[in-house]
Amino acid sequence: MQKMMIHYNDVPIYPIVLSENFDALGEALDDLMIKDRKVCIVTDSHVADFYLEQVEHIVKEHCAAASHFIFPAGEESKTLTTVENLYEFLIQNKFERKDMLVALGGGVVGDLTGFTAATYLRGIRFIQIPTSLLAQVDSSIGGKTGVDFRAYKNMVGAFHQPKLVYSCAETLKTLTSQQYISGLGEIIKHGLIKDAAYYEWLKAHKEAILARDTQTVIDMIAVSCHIKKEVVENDPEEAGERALLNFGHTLGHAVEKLMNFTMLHGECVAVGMHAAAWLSMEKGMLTEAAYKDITDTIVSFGLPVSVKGLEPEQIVAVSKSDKKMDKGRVKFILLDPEGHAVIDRSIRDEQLLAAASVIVRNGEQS
Ligand SMILES: NC(=O)c1ccc[n+]([C@@H]2O[C@H](COP(=O)([O-])OP(=O)(O)OC[C@H]3O[C@@H](n4cnc5c(N)ncnc54)[C@H](O)[C@@H]3O)[C@@H](O)[C@H]2O)c1
Ligand SMILES: O=C(O)C(=O)C[C@@H](O)[C@H](O)[C@H](O)COP(=O)(O)O
Ligand SMILES: [Zn+2]
Repeated sequence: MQKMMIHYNDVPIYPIVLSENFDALGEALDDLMIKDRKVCIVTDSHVADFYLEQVEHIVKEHCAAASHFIFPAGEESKTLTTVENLYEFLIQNKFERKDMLVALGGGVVGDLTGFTAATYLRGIRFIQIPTSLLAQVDSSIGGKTGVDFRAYKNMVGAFHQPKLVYSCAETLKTLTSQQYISGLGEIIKHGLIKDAAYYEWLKAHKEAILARDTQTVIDMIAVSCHIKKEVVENDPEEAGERALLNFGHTLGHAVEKLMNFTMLHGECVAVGMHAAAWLSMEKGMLTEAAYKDITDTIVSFGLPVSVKGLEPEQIVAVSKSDKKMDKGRVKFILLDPEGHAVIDRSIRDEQLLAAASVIVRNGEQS
């Protein structure tokens, strides 16, 4: 078991526990003093089948009463409607301000549960038990919570920090290959934005990573959590540096929305990272060899670098309706060079369109 602590202004805020199983969950719950409190486990229809019984059994032994709320799996559920249904459940079951929510699942469960916790009764406690690779290395850490609103990704949300992040590596074994690989999109992002040596390590350990070798996966999760932890500690509410975690997301979020969530988040981030790497090369920050290495690496991990059936103009239009605009300009994250990301506010519309054109595939081209 490994444990790291998130600090804000040198004050310890919450632990991130990386464990192979759920054996230490009870002890971690005891630290939250919930013996006389109600807990609601929020999860989705897939994760419930695998882990709800086991987790609810543990939670029940460490609080006054445990209940659960299950919603249909998938990004389509990350809406205010699901949040309203959860509010209703909490009201019907008389949840009070000192009671607690548990987000058991992937990034969708974590974002939605965190947002409900941030707003129900003006804010109650919640913890994250991330079960997807993406959630264990990225979404469970840092307190970004929210839902999609109409045509806009993550448009409604709040910063609300969990009281605990408890990752159980064993849960990754039941992830589909596509979901596991989607998580690798954010992991490659971590290397590219902050740590060139980690990026090289990922390439060198590709076979073991894809085979989900337990120790390799645990080591990888620990490094990625560490990178995310450092960024969010320095800039909890994205006043500056935290925007670097948005590498690949400016166009990636637009693709995700335009593809109606038929592509996974990490896949769209991979496509967006391709566009951003190309733009970095165009701006002279990345060599052509480095750009090619990045696209080859993304592909070698089984992730896409392009999409079919979209027009570059659509991608640009949707990315400009994202919340990351700053005085009418897109806040774009570039590599200067690989392993070091920068924020660029000078990208012109024609450059954005050229970058979007690079990721649009026509005919048989891959
Ligand atoms: N808040 C943040 O900082 C942050 C960071 C990155 C991504 N996100 C958000 O996270 C979401 C993507 O997260 P995700 O990829 O985890 O998606 P997800 O929550 O939809 O989970 C992916 C799928 O895997 C299933 N699943 C999860 N754990 C499983 C397990 N152990 N075994 C079997 N099936 C399992 C889920 O039921 C779902 O069908 C997006 O909405 C994205 O915007 C948020
Ligand atoms: O934690 C962050 O900050 C991130 O940007 C992590 C991203 O991987 C994540 O997808 C996040 O939800 C995107 O944030 P958004 O503010 O662009 O919606
Ligand atoms: Zn992301």
